[in-house]
Amino acid sequence: MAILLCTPIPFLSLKTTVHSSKSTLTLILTSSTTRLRLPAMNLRAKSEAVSASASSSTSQVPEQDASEMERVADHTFRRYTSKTKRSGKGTAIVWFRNDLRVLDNEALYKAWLSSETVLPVYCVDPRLFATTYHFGFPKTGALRAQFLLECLADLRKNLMNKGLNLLIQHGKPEDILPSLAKSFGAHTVYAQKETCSEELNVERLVNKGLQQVVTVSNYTPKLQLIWGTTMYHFDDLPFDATCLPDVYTQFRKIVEARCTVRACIKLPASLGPPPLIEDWGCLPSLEQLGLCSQNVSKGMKFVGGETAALSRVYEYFWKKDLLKVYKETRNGMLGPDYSTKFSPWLASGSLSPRFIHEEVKRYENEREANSSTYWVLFELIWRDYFRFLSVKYGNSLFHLGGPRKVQQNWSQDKNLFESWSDGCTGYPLIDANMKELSTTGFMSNRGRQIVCSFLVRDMGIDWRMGAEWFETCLLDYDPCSNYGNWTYGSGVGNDPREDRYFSIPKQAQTYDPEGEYVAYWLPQLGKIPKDKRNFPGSLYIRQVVPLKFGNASRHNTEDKSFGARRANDRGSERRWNRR
Ligand SMILES: Cc1cc2nc3c(=O)[nH]c(=O)nc-3n(C[C@H](O)[C@H](O)[C@H](O)COP(=O)(O)OP(=O)(O)OC[C@H]3O[C@@H](n4cnc5c(N)ncnc54)[C@H](O)[C@@H]3O)c2cc1C
Ligand SMILES: Nc1ncnc2c1ncn2[C@@H]1O[C@H](COP(=O)(O)OP(=O)(O)OP(=O)(O)O)[C@@H](O)[C@H]1O
Repeated sequence: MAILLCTPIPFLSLKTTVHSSKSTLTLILTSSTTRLRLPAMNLRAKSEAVSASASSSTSQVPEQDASEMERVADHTFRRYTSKTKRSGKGTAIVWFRNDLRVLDNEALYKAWLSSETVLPVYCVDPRLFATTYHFGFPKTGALRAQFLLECLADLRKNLMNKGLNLLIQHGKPEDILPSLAKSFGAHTVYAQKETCSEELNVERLVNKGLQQVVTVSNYTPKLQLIWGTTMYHFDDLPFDATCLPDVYTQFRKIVEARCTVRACIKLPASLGPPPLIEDWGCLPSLEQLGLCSQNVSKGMKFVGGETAALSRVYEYFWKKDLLKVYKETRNGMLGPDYSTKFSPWLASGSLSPRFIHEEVKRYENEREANSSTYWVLFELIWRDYFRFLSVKYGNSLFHLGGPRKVQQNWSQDKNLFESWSDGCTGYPLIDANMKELSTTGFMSNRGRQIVCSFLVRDMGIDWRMGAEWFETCLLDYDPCSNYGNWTYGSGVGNDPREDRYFSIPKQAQTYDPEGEYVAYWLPQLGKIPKDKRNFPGSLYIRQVVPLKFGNASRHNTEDKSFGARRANDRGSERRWNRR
């Protein structure tokens, strides 16, 4: 038996301080759903419908209270329970990384199957709380750290419900796992495979550490890495990663035609017995991670953990019946319901993309199938694509010139950058989005594309500064999706046809015609006429740079391709913007 030491750190209280008015939300939701059924609804009505669900107070995502969430999760876990028998021997370790879930967790399943006892471990790695690579921002901001702690507390609870527990250890996995493997005589450490160099490096070090271990039964434990982040399994791709198509549509068409999404893995009701451990360790507080706690004062407050993730799927698909209108609403910016909001749970692995796939199929069978139900899968294929691209392009995804090694002069002007990151550029649409990001850890896909274009095209700032700022702030930060989208947005991505300038006047007119979004985040604009909110002139702060193509008075400016076109740049393909 190993006695594990732990600094006496209290568990974080997960009681949320968020107050959302349920009756208001339900009422609004009913009216929005009614509106959204109208087939020829114009964009303004759509944006009103979805933005109506955002009140000026904070909205918890998902909206359900804790007991409702528990009920949804229990019910879901029951549907995914199997009667499989295990036949393994000894102890196996599950090293949890970005797969903080029980449902459809293949590493956990394999560890259980191959052993008599499973030891689930999470290492609170200090490197995750250091700084970003080039510009020294916090590697994990307070909001994501809080979300992570909630995920871990919930994972522990769900493992305990299955007869196990979660050992929380503070330190580097390469120091902790070999020592645990030795103490427990584990034959294998199972973990989810990662693809970016920081994580690959840790995998290498863990592997090296394990190779130096000899257990009492004269056995050297192995590291078994299991693919688990994507909807389509890496091994099912009909091409080698090095031959991955450079154009998303080509990739999507091939996988849709030639691959099937694997079924979710089912686990037995009990995964016990757990190993004998006296102290399973405590979660750190934010202060112990070197961070100050940050309350979400406005906008969306996401609840971390698999229980909340399963509840959000239930809420968005089944309770609110929003899946069938997703494609019409997905370009919104205000409130929880214009899009799924699955990304924070997907990034932490509290939610399996294969589970979402199965729920979409179930919805299509039981309710209806239309372009909206398909479109959620279409977007998840983008997520897969960026993950697979990271295998193909390695570190070039993080380099200034990107996968195509584009040579371009970039500025690193600190003042300009800070006006962007603080939301003080003088452009309400930029400032509102940046304030939402720093207040909540979330920004819509529409907003992300606009602020990215503004930073790199209008300000000419090194795109990596923007990407690293997103790395700090986003609850859903994922290296592949983040750096993948930033390289696309800044024109250094692998697909040259995706180069696009986002005109702020045009975006504002299309996606925030009444200035509701900007007035929500910049309340001083609420006092001025709706049609002026995005173009307030002297009623708002000074613009720090002019727009590259057109200024605020040109409301109808068409989006322009950025800069001089390259010879191989086929400008008619404009998918990145459309999505
Ligand atoms: C500059 C920039 C940076 C981004 N950084 C991240 C990031 O770090 N992590 C992240 O998960 N997403 C990132 N995205 C993609 C996208 O903005 C978010 O996934 C989306 O806004 C999350 O909201 P949602 O879950 O409601 O999405 P929905 O519209 O409901 O889409 C469903 C799911 O599809 C996936 N998805 C949708 N769009 C994309 C996309 N463009 N790329 C990859 N996956 C997508 C997400 O997993 C999302 O949860 C970034 C986009 C841009 C333009
Ligand atoms: N998970 C991750 N999150 C953020 N950045 C990452 C992640 N994994 C890798 N990186 C980035 O990858 C880059 C690796 O840089 P490094 O200097 O180690 O190698 P390199 O010079 O790119 O190596 P090479 O030239 O051999 O590819 C860094 O910018 C690092 O931040």
